[in-house]
Amino acid sequence: MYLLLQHIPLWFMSTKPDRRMESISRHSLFRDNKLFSLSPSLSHYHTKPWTSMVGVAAPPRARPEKIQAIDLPVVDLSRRSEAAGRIVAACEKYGFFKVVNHGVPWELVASVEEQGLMFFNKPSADKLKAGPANPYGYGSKNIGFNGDIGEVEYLLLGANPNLFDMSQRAKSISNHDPEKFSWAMRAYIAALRDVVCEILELMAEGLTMADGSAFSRMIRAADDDSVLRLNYYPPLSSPPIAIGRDRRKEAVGDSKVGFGEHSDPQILTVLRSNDVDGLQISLEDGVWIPVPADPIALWINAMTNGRFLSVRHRVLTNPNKMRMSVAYFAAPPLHARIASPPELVTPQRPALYRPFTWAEYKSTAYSLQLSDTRLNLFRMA
Ligand SMILES: C=C1C[C@]23C[C@@]1(O)CC[C@H]2[C@@]12CC[C@H](O)[C@@](C)(C(=O)O1)[C@H]2[C@@H]3C(=O)O
Ligand SMILES: O=C(O)CCC(=O)C(=O)O
Ligand SMILES: [Fe+2]
Repeated sequence: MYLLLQHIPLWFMSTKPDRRMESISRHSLFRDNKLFSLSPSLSHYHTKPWTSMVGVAAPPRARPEKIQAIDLPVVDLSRRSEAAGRIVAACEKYGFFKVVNHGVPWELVASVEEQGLMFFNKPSADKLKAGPANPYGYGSKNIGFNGDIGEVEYLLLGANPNLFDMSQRAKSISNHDPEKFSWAMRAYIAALRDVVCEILELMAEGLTMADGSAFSRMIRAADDDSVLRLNYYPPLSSPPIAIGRDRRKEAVGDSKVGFGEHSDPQILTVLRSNDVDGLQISLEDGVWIPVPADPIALWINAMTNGRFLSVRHRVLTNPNKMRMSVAYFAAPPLHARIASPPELVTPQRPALYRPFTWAEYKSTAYSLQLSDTRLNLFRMA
């Protein structure tokens, strides 16, 4: 299993400029670094077409795109003495890493996969009974509320049992055995929350923070706003269609874009998939790094006040095989105040972003498109 700890631009703001800010792409006039990503979270780009900003037509040229294979960092949670240092190093370099020996029982992982597949294999009319995703429920092709489209079906579920009634929701998801569905999801969420908190505590340790539970406490709060997402990418049923310059739905080689380029807004994302590739991260504009599928690992992506990178990612569909992923997005309570930890703010490295609440940041994220940047909107003058 891979833990994909995605970025939550919450806590650490660093003054280190994001490499991506230095390049101006066809689609983005500027990009900012993630505030707080610890791991391979996604970065934020400002992606309004430059034509809309300068009022002239862009020359019709293809977006240069390179695929580059690299060895991504691996953190072995059973080797505690080195885990904190490895997490910080991975977050500083990539904002993304793989976690092995995470302790989530395989039976639990298999049961979530089985329940997910049972749902996605149902006839379309049955699946629609679990929708729309507003914000929770079943969605197909439409991602979010602002016109993003991908070759993906998904289930969005609340991960806080105090705020989301999984048993009730399961009745519209599984006509076969709703109790089995809700048990599997609840148990998996509980296990992943423990992994997330362990990683956040190791991060705090690696950053030599005085309060080692400063991050994990937000996720353990009774009113945390975490989310579980099941994504299903069907194999290609028709040849990929390149849709002009509309990057919200485009074809790449023999694949279609399942989930377009974006960064996750939460503190940390933990991602596990079946053994079908498709996930890619971007560390540099136009360069995509494939993340090899590993069903027994977890991928993590997270963020901090600019000290750690926030990884942008996307998913391409596999022409022949279906991919299914399960992402746990660890988020604080809506009222939680997000600010740089004092340890990370110095005269040499002042806070880059003004403090904000998770509610404020989340509603900004949800008012934008998938690939839009958000963090610049919170930047100090
Ligand atoms: C286009 C969007 C979909 C998204 C909300 C947003 O406006 C921008 C962030 C997107 C994202 C990415 C990570 C998670 O999958 C997600 C649930 C989230 O919290 O932010 C999705 C949102 C979504 O699919 O509704
Ligand atoms: O399906 C995947 O592998 C990644 C999905 C993702 O990025 C997301 O749900 O935010
Ligand atoms: Fe994501």
